[in-house]
Amino acid sequence: MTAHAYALADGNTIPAIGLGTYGLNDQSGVDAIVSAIHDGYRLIDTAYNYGNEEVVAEAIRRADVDRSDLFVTTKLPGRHHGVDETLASFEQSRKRLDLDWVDLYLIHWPNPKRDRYVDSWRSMIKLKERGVVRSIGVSNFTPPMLDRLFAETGLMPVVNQVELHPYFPQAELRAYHAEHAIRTESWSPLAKRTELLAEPAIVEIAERRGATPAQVVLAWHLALGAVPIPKSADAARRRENLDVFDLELEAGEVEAISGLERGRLWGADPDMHEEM
Ligand SMILES: NC(=O)C1=CN([C@@H]2O[C@H](COP(=O)(O)OP(=O)(O)OC[C@H]3O[C@@H](n4cnc5c(N)ncnc54)[C@H](OP(=O)(O)O)[C@@H]3O)[C@@H](O)[C@H]2O)C=CC1
Ligand SMILES: O=C(O)C(=O)[C@@H](O)[C@H](O)C(=O)CO
Repeated sequence: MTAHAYALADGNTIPAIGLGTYGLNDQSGVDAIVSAIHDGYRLIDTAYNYGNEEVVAEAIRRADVDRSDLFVTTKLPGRHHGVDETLASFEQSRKRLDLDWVDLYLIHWPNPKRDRYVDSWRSMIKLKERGVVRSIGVSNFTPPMLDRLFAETGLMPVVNQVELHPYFPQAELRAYHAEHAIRTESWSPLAKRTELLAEPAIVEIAERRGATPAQVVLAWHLALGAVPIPKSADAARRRENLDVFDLELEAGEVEAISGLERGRLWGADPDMHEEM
């Protein structure tokens, strides 16, 4: 059986799969996240920019599970890059989340033209030292950006959350992560339910294994050692997405799925895309 959690380089533990929450808002969002937690999701992925940190907070209160059993991630928006701005932004996120600590805090996008992500990283190191953040990482960073963080601060992120799905398997970036003890987290792991789930290569494996196409794609992420964070507003699909640990793909199946590579879903090249 595939591991249900991984050790991070800083000694903390991250669940092997999580719940994406982009678009889970209002009361229906609260209900969805509560039911996800009751069904066994432990990693909840939000961001300042999703505008739903209070929705996540309400769901955590209502789910009534031990706080230390949950792994809550939020992210610093581009417009708050900078030493003081990062500390202030984090405090707003923490208050909205109504938490004593956040398990994983990520720089959402590097915004290289602004060039202030190293300042933010220094503040994130301070937040970790203060204990209000357990693990610090980044999202959408390239190897040269990661090298720079390490060269200027002496500390590597323990997670890089990046676009990753069978259309964009990111082999080179994952190899870099493996060399530097960075855990890969996969955003849009189902490629936002485009035609991916109807790809013959995936449907064929699903039929042979008695699984759904989404389960096959999520098992592929697990086989790569990446942490997928699928989002679903539907309870049955959320349960389906969590029920993947018994589906261990063979090397040939992993290879066939990786063979669907064709590129990014949209223009989210971190060297070019600036998101505030
Ligand atoms: N760091 C970053 O820059 C980014 C981070 N993210 C994070 O990643 C998360 C996931 O990415 P997201 O873009 O939402 O895309 P996903 O790849 O998770 O796809 C979500 C879509 O797939 C559908 N879906 C979910 N499960 C199934 C299933 N079992 N069968 C069929 N369809 C299914 C959902 O529909 P339905 O809801 O109707 O089930 C929804 O339309 C986000 O919510 C966010 O937390 C996303 C983008 C960028
Ligand atoms: O969802 C996120 O975390 C983002 O960073 C957004 O860029 C998101 O992918 C989006 O808005 C896509 O249109």
